[in-house]
Amino acid sequence: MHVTVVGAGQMGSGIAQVSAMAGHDVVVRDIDADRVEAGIDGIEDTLAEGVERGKVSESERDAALARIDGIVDLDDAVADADLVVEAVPEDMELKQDVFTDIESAAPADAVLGSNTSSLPVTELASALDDPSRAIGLHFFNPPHLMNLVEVVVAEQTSEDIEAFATDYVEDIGKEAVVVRDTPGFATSRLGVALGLEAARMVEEGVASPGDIDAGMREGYNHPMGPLELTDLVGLDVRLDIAESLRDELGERFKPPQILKRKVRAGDLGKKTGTGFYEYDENGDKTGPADY
Ligand SMILES: NC(=O)c1ccc[n+]([C@@H]2O[C@H](COP(=O)([O-])OP(=O)(O)OC[C@H]3O[C@@H](n4cnc5c(N)ncnc54)[C@H](O)[C@@H]3O)[C@@H](O)[C@H]2O)c1
Repeated sequence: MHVTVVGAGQMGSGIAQVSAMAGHDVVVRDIDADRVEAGIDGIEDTLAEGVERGKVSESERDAALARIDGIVDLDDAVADADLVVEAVPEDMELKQDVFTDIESAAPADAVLGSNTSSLPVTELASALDDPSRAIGLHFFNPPHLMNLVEVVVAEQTSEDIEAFATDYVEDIGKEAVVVRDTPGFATSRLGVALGLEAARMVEEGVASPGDIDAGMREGYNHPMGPLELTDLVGLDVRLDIAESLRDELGERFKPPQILKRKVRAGDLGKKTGTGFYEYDENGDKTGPADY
């Protein structure tokens, strides 16, 4: 199958890599040659690490790289595509423009996937002449390590396209969960709910962040506690999602004061060195932060 990925950033290059590793012919497209090259360089680096760690053989790496082509011209990039996945920045207007440009250049039966993590796929699809060919393919970061892809079914998505998308996800060795297009899909909605409640518990003095996280790790077998995860994702990112889920789904997603206060203070988690925990310059946790 021919897969074109539009947007060769963090996610797009990863989606290109996992598609090529599964044997598909892949084209990577971005707005200029430097960005296309940077995306392909990133794939080379990740595959080199895979070889070093013994996860990928040299011949698998070489075969995957040989299947990836970088093309800047959109018409050429999508000319043979069976599936186009857009992974451009999270902006509805931009994504709708990109989707309509792809629709007019790609074969009429090409499936149009979006890697949006939060925008309504139904609204994105509504820009198309044939919205039934659109579907959300929500990969997780980094795509080569994360097993899950949420297949987000828009109001207009046809059953054939849904079946095509789940087959593609399984074919690249990942687990598909099929989700109706609703705010936060399945994963963000549940993940954010847990993170917000954990933050409220810190605020109410129920337990320390360390004990709340240990409770979920040791008692529920979560690989990471909800506050550690909030620090990793970024408190600002979590606050934005909580506010948009509150608008859509109601007061149960009301962000706690502690989250707002920390974001206002610039304590955004691991990336700034302070969130619910403190981190050293290597990003290693050094202890709890003030709260
Ligand atoms: N980063 C994450 O953890 C993550 C996880 C899941 C989903 N997502 C979603 O994936 C999408 C991309 O995120 P990212 O983190 O890879 O962003 P990124 O900024 O790393 O990459 C975006 C790329 O799109 C390119 N681009 C912009 N306009 C373009 C156009 N018109 N045509 C082609 N390329 C264009 C940019 O040059 C850039 O290389 C977003 O919708 C985001 O919400 C991100």
